[in-house]
Amino acid sequence: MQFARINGVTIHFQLIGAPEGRPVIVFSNSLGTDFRIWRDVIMRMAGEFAIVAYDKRGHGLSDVVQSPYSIDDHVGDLKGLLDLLGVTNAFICGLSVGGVIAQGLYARRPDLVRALILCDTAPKIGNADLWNGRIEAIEKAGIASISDAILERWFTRKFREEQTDEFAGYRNMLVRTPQEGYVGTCAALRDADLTAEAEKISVPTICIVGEEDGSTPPDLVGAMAKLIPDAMYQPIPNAGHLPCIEQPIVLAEAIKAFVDEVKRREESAG
Ligand SMILES: O=C(O)CC1=CCC(=O)O1
Repeated sequence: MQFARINGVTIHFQLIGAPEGRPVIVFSNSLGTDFRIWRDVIMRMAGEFAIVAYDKRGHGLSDVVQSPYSIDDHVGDLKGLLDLLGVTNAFICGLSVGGVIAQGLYARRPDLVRALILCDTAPKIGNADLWNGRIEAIEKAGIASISDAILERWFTRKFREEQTDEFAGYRNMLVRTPQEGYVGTCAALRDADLTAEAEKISVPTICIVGEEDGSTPPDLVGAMAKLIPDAMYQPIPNAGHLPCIEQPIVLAEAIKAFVDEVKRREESAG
C-alpha cells in the first residue's frame, strides 16, 4: 500500500520496513519537492530503521486540493497518516516547511514524537511580504519564472556547476510541482509562527543546517536551536538548503549519531 485517504486527501507515502522492534523515522519534505529528495539518506538507513516518507498535500503524487492550506492542514495529514500506520513515538525529521510541520506535530500530538530532527527550518520562515510576493509572482508567470532564484538558495554554486544532471532533475521536480499545491503551501508558511511552541519542546532535538543555505541560513537555524531547550546544533559544510541531496552521507551519519545519543539518554534515564 502506498496511497491513503487522509482528511479527504489522497496522500502518497512509503513505509519501508516493519515498525516493530526498531526505531521509526519519518521524513517530511520541503516546498516544491517530493519525498524522492530523501532517497540517498533513506538508502543508508533502511534495515536499521523503519522509514516513513510521504508527499504532503499539493506535492508529488498526493492530491492537489484547493489552496490556501494551513500548517495545521499539513500537520493533520501527517498525524492521520501515522495513526493509520499505527506509528507512535517516532523520530520526526522535517526539512524546511517539513520542519515546521514536525514542530506543529509535536505541539498537537507529542505522543507521536520521540525526538525531532529539524533540518534547514525555523519556527517561522520568512514574512507575509515574502510569501505574498512569491504567490503573486507564481500566479502571474508560473513557478518556472522564479525557479533560478529558488535553485540558487537550494544548492551551492559548486553543485549547480558540477552536478548538472542532478541539478536538471531537481529543477524538473521544482517546476513540475502543481502550482496550486505550491502557492497553497506558501500561504501556510506565511501564516505559521511556532516561536511560542519552540520553547515548550521537551523531546531531544537536533537542528541541522547546510552552511550555504540561502533560504533558512545558519543564523536562523542557530537561533531556533537556542530557543529549544537543550537542542543540539549541527551545520553541514558544502550544502545549501537541501543537505539530503548535497550531503546525504553526512546527513545520514548525523541522524544516526543523534539517534544513538537519544537511546543513550533514554537508557541512562531508565
Ligand atoms: O523555496 C525556498 O526558498 C526554500 C523553502 C522555504 C520553505 C521551504 O519549504 O522551502
